[in-house]
Amino acid sequence: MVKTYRHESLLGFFKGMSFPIASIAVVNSVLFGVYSNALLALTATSHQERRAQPPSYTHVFIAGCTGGFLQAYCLAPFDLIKVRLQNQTEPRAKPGSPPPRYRGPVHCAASIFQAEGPRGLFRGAWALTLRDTPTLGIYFVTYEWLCRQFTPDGQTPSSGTVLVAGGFAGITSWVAATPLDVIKSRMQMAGLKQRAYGGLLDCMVSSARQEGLGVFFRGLTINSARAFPVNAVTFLSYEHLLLSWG
Ligand SMILES: C[N+](C)(C)CCCC[C@H](N)C(=O)O
Repeated sequence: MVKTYRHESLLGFFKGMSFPIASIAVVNSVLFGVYSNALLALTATSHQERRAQPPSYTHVFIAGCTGGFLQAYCLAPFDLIKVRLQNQTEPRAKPGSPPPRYRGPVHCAASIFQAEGPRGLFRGAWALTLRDTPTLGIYFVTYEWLCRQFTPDGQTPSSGTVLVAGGFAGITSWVAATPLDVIKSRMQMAGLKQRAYGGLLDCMVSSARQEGLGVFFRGLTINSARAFPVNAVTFLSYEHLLLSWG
């Protein structure tokens, strides 16, 4: 934090923010929309009926994985741009210094498109899909399980329960997702650094050889601190919107 602040001032902490904000609405509607429709198809019960007839954890897991799989493709190009911009650590342009490689998200997308073609925008998408498919299954199972622990049978969970269950669901799924998250980000950066990995497995093996197994948990603490409030609010919004619009 101190280094980022010294080097890039407060603005350094907001690097690559506009694209995630634009994408988060789309990505979360795909995730939660697919999840709840998959659950509807699997259990033939609506969201409201599910309180009286709770779905099995297997169904929750399958629906979560389906949502995770489909949202990964919407997320891939946005996530790539975020990673590329966050890794650009030059200080704010001073007169006379060379301009940064990417001037912003749109310029970043256009440069990747020009240099690497349309497929370039999906660099690391496979790793992202592998990261998100099972871990979003875990996400919804953890949320459902925690809600059921603190809610009497047949009742709607309280806002407090939803916040806590959502927060822990976020942390649990990030714990499971971090090893592949590290690999995914490295593969997304590889196109830029001309550092070619022979694929996902090669990236895993060479990262572990060079930096030890700890590399697979890099960033987990800060990510968990972020995940708790973010996912608490995400689930609270989801539950409230379904109650008021369902
Ligand atoms: C599956 N994985 C752990 C990657 C994300 C799960 C939580 C998703 C949420 N939008 C967030 O950003 O925290």
